[in-house]
Amino acid sequence: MTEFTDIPVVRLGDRPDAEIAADFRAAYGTTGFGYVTDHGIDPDLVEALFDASRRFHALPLERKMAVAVDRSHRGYIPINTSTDVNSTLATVTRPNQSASFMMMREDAVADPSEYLSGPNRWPELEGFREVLETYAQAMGALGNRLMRIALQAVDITDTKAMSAFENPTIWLRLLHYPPQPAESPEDLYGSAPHTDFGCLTLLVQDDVGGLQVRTPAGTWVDVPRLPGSVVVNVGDMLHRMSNGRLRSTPHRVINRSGRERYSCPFFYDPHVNTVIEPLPGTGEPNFPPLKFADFLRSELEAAYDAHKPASGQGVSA
Ligand SMILES: O=C(O)CCC(=O)C(=O)O
Ligand SMILES: [Fe+2]
Repeated sequence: MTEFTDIPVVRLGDRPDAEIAADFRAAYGTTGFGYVTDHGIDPDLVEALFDASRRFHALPLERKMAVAVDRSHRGYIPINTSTDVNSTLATVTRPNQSASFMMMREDAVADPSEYLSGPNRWPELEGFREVLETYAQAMGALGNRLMRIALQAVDITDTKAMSAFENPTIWLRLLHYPPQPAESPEDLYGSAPHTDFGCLTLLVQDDVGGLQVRTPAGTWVDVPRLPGSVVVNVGDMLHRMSNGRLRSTPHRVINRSGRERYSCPFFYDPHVNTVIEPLPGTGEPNFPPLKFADFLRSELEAAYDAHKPASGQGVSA
């Protein structure tokens, strides 16, 4: 497999789609990670999002626990409550050293026929909900544009595939990584080595550093903040849909900077009832069909205390 040395940059702007798709193919067929620039997201909105995240994480624990994550995966996920035991990339025994707030699609009520549907769990924090909703709206539009480009990058012109994104699964996660002691065990991670399980991840991060991606040869390469850019990577479902042509690259976070680290990934995924399979036109299928909801359930139940079948922990009314 091709080795990579640098993290590529894909510029959007108003360039023709075909040109962008060619750059996308070059970046995501090899590295699977890239910086997307000229994407049109207002830098003040990104700043407001980080401000909202810092204000939320600074709240007393009981105010955060008042919106503890529920079975629909919305709310506060405290530190030491998720462990990537399904990881095939490392033997992971210690929980991730991060806390986060998770927002998903705002559904008025939970629909039992739709895994993970439900309303968000909003903290009492002035302006918080408005900023997150505005940001999620903007990133949803960017995710949709990038998804179309991704399909074009693997020569899929049939627009049917985009119907799975008419009512997408979106996740906006406000992550806080406390500094890890310099002498902490080697297998203690802010985020253990993993691949993302959906289609596209669009991440903004502060300048603390700590995100790394794994090259095909197995070395870890830093992905520092490139001001004004969004780090975009391909997840396991887009890897499958592209029949393996777009890469879902392992990554991890280790925060030994001595500083607090904040990052905000936005995950842009198909509707949970979508059957994921290599799209027509991508050749002899290398993957069997898989219902996204089934895959998500097994991933969440394995990794998160709040989703363990018998625990009932964090269940809201
Ligand atoms: O915090 C980061 O930079 C990466 C987070 C991440 O990989 C994830 O949430 O899937
Ligand atoms: Fe990730």
